[in-house]
This record gives sequence, C-alpha cells and structure tokens, in this order.
Amino acid sequence: MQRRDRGIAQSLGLLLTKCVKESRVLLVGAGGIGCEVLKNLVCCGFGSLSGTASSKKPGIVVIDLDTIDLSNLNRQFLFRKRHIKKPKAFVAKETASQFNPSVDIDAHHASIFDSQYNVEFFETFDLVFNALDNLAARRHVNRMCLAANVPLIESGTTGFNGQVQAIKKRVTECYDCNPKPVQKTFPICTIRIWAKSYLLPELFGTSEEESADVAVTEGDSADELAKLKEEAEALKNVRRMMGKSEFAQEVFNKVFHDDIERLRSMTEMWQSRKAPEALSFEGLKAGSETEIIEHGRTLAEQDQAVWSVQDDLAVFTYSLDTLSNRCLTGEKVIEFDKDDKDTLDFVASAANLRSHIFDIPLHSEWEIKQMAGNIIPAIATSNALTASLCVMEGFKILRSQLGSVGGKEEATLGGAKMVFLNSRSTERMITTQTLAPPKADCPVCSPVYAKLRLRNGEGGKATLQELVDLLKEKVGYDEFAITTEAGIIYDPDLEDNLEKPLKDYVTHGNGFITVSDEGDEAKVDLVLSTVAHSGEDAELQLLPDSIMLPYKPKRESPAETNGHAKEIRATPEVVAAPTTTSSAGAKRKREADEEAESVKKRVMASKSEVHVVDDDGAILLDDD
Ligand SMILES: Nc1ncnc2c1ncn2[C@@H]1O[C@H](COP(=O)(O)OP(=O)(O)OP(=O)(O)O)[C@@H](O)[C@H]1O
Ligand SMILES: [Zn+2]
Repeated sequence: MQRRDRGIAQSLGLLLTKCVKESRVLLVGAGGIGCEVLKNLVCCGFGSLSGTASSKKPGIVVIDLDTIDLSNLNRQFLFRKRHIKKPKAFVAKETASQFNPSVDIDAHHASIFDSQYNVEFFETFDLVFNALDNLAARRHVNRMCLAANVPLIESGTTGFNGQVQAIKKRVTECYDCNPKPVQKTFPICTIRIWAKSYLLPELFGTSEEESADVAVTEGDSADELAKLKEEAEALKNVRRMMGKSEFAQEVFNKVFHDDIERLRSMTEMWQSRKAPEALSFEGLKAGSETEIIEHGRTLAEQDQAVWSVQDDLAVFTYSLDTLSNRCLTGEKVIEFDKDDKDTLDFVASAANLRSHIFDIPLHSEWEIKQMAGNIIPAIATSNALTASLCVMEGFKILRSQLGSVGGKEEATLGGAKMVFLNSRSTERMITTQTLAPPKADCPVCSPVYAKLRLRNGEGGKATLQELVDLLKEKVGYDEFAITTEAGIIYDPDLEDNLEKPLKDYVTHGNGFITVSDEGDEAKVDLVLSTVAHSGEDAELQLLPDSIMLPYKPKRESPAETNGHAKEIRATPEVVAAPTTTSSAGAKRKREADEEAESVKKRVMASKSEVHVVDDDGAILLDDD
C-alpha cells in the first residue's frame, strides 16, 4: 500500500477507502472550484479501481466548455500561462493526472447540455460534483441527476462565502426545491446598463436589429420604450458620421443634450423628482479635439480616481476615437467586455456623464468595472475550502451507500449536511444545517422519472398518438397533457398533433417530456427521458414497462391538520407491473419494495411530529 493510500485508509477506514476507489465520479466544471475538487479527488484515489479488470472505466470524468483565460490563473492552479487558450478540461486532466498516476481521468471539452450527456450517461456514475458558475447548467445537472438517480454535490462561492449541498433523489431537497432569485435584469434607466447594453451596441454593434438589445423589465412603461426606439433611430443617423472629426461632439450632444432635453420636456415625470440637466459639448470642452483626446488617454490610466465631468467628457471623446478607429479598420462588432479597456473607458465615462445629468453620485472606473461586469471577486481560499467540503460530503454519501442496519445511513445520507463557509467570519468559519427533505410540490423532484425508449433514437415512425395510447395503457392515464421543452403538444383539447411523427417533438439525448394528469384526483407528473434503441422490437417502449403513479399529495385544510397528523398516501415511486418477467423489471420492483420499506423505517425512526416526504413525493404524517 502506498503511503498516501495508507493515510486515506486510516482516515476513512478500509471499507470506505475501497468504495472511494471503486466509485466513478463526474465533475462538471473545471474552473475555480472544479480545479480544487479535481485535485482532491485525484489525491484521494477516487475511481482508481473503477470498473472491472476486463472493462476498466475512467474513474473520473471532467467536463468543461471553456478555454483558459489569463484572469483564471490567480486561482485555477492547475493552469499556467503556457496553457492560455487551451481547453480547461484537457489541461486540468493533464496536470492533475501527475498527482496520482493510478487515477484515470477522462476529459471532455464540451457543454454539459450536449445531447451525448443523456440520462444513460449520468447513470454510469456513483456521484456527480457540480462546480459551475451559472444557474441554467446547475439546474440542468440537478434534473439529470434526479432522472438518473445519482447523488449530486452542488457547490458555489461568492467572495468569502461558500456553500455545499448534497442532493439525493427522494431523500433531500433538490437544487430547485427552493426557488432561486432570478438573475438580475435591470430597468432601462439603470445607468451603467444603459451605457453597456444600449449606447455601446447602438454605436458599435452589428446590425440595427441586433443592436437594439435593451434589458426590459416590467417596470418599463410603453412610453419609455417608444421613446427609446425614437432615440435609437436618431442615434443611427449619428453613427453614420463615424470617422469624421465632429463624431464625438455629435454623439455627445445627441445623447447628453438632445435626448435629455426631450426627457426634461415631459414635465409630469419631474413633479416629484429632480429633472435632469442636459450637458453640452461646447460648454464643457477645454481645448482642441486633439488636446481633449490626449487628456482622455492620460485620465483613462487613472482608474481609481473619480473623474470630474470635464474629465468624463475627455475620456468619452478619447474612447469614442479609439473605438471608431477599431470599427473603421475592420472590427465588425465591438461588445462590452470588462477586460477590453476601450469598451470599459467608454462605458465608465458615459455612465458618469449620465449620472451627473441625473444628479447621481459619480464613480471611479474601477468601481464601474465591478458593477458593469457584475464582478464579485473570486477568492482562491474560498474555492479551496469549498472544494474540500464537497469531497468530505462525497465521502458521507458513499458511506451511506455502503448500507447499514435499518437503512439509517441511507436515510440520513451518511450524515451529509448543508455546509456554509464564511472564510472571513470571526466566529465559526464553517457552519452546517440538516438537509431538508424534498418539497412535496417541487416541480423538479416531485415527479416520477422514467424512460421512453425510441426506435432509432428518434421514435422511428411512431406518432404522438402512439405515445398517447402507450401512456393510457401502461400508466392508466385518462385525461392528461404532454409537454416538451417547446410547450404543450397534447391535451384533451389539443388533438391536432396526434398524427404527427414523434420525432418532430423529441429532442433526443437530454430532453424531457412531461406528462401531467388533468383528472380530478391528479397523479404526480411523469417525466420521461428519451433513450435510443436500434433493435427490431416495438417503436416505442416505456421503461419500466408499466408504471403506477402515486397521486399528488392533497393539501391539508387547516381543520384536518389541527395538530393531528394522518397518513395520506404511500406508494412506491415506480412499480413495474407484477406480470413483468424481465429481470430488469423484477429488479426494479425489488428496489421499489426495498425503497418503500426503507421509507417506512425512516418515518418510524424519525418520529417527527411534522412530516416526512416519502419516496413517491407524497407526505406521510405520523399519528400522534
Ligand atoms: N454548460 C456548461 N458545461 C460545462 N462547463 C461549464 C458549463 N457552464 C459553465 N461551465 C464551466 O464552469 C466553470 C465555472 O468556473 P468559475 O466559476 O471559476 O468560472 P470561470 O469562468 O473560470 O471564472 P470567472 O467567471 O470568474 O472569470 C467554468 O470553467 C465554465 O467553463
Ligand atoms: Zn426539488
């Protein structure tokens, strides 16, 4: 036994160490947290004995869609300067492999949304780690893990804070059990966004249509939008003057004078707030055009200082000159990028000029960069600590799968917790919270997941009618709706599509089809992932062959609850029809029975006076 292995075996015990080595894990994202997680996984020997001797499988699969950027190097320590522009996944594999040659890593430079990463792919793992930076990908992996019934360790950091959440279908809350705050959209009047998402694209964007990319929120009135359109039209005329010496002056006067005067003339808008004060280029300028540009160039170096209005005019003129030259020498589109200094100079000076007009405090370019780039600094230490917590939670989940008396380990996920990190805290840096059970009405984890096997991957010749018939026969539906990512394709009042081929609707690979009961006593939703087969048998097949769906939990009326809980329903998640003879079906039935048993035990063990969510999403409440 190698010295490293000895240390791990001493910490984890022989049984868990063996389990860690035999596991197969997926890591999604090889950025700040991902690099750290990969290092930990490799050093702990994850997957070093995965697969059998005859069919050895890489123990760790890492997927990342991005290439390495200079700005990653301060914290993504698997990467060096020479790796810039190379795919993160490949370089992460190359560097991390050297830490432990017995671990086999499979690296994919791809998006986790790609159709090859379907439910069957996810099913090949014992554990999935999310090390992502966006909501959409996190939610997608959450759903795929639910469909594949693979535990997920979700993680994230912002600045000094970090969070790790273990997610196990039917045992814990899923990522979507609690609605996430929608990623911010800004009203038009938000000035930095105005400069970044409106003014810059209008002047240096691609086409007229594409450039009208303005963030619109509910608060924006139709009037405001109409006015903005009018302004955009006038701006297009000014844009045609690019390259001429009076360009800066024309843009300035149009945006900071004419538009503001028009706005100011809408007197009803200014009854309860201060009216904006228009600026004029001539009134503010100090020196010739060349002098202004030179002055702007010098000021742009001083990004920590708060420039005066005259200074802003100079930087604005200088950046317009630079961007115009770039545009006229062949750069077709110039988009805002916080690391493109010319665009930042433009956005910072324009935002400050507009702020001045509306009597809003001015900011330094550095501050504006943080706001316009939505930047919260990434802290290497937070990432490293969070990544180590991820792997610790991973150990607990694997431990829970080893099995123990009464399924207690399983039910409590081996003691896994929701872990919070505050690396700047003067009290406890790490705090934990018990993992909550799944929310009974969560639209993502309360449905039953099953598979629809399609001939040739796209349903062969099968029509939507055949799917409807199959669902009636095998699930016992009466009135129901079928929805795909594109919207509703069938319900009792929408029968126009029935003769259409199913392949028109199925996004093969990782798309889902949701079937919702519309009857009086509704069953929980059924979510089907599609898998391909090329055999000669049926065009369409449900896996398992037959499904008994539980009913949606009834909402308790206050009178019913009244401190006296009662059992509402308890049905195992997916029960294959008793007639099934296939070994897979029998195994599933056995698993379902075992799961039902384990739920009962959990409920009895918990004796909670509140409620426990059972394995079919229904709520069980105890008797006293
Ligand atoms: N759909 C996806 N599929 C695969 N990888 C993804 C997907 N979405 C995001 N990622 C990866 O997740 C990682 C998140 O890492 P991190 O939060 O450190 O972001 P970053 O892009 O490396 O850094 P920063 O955003 O701070 O410049 C990135 O490497 C990114 O490429
Ligand atoms: Zn959920």
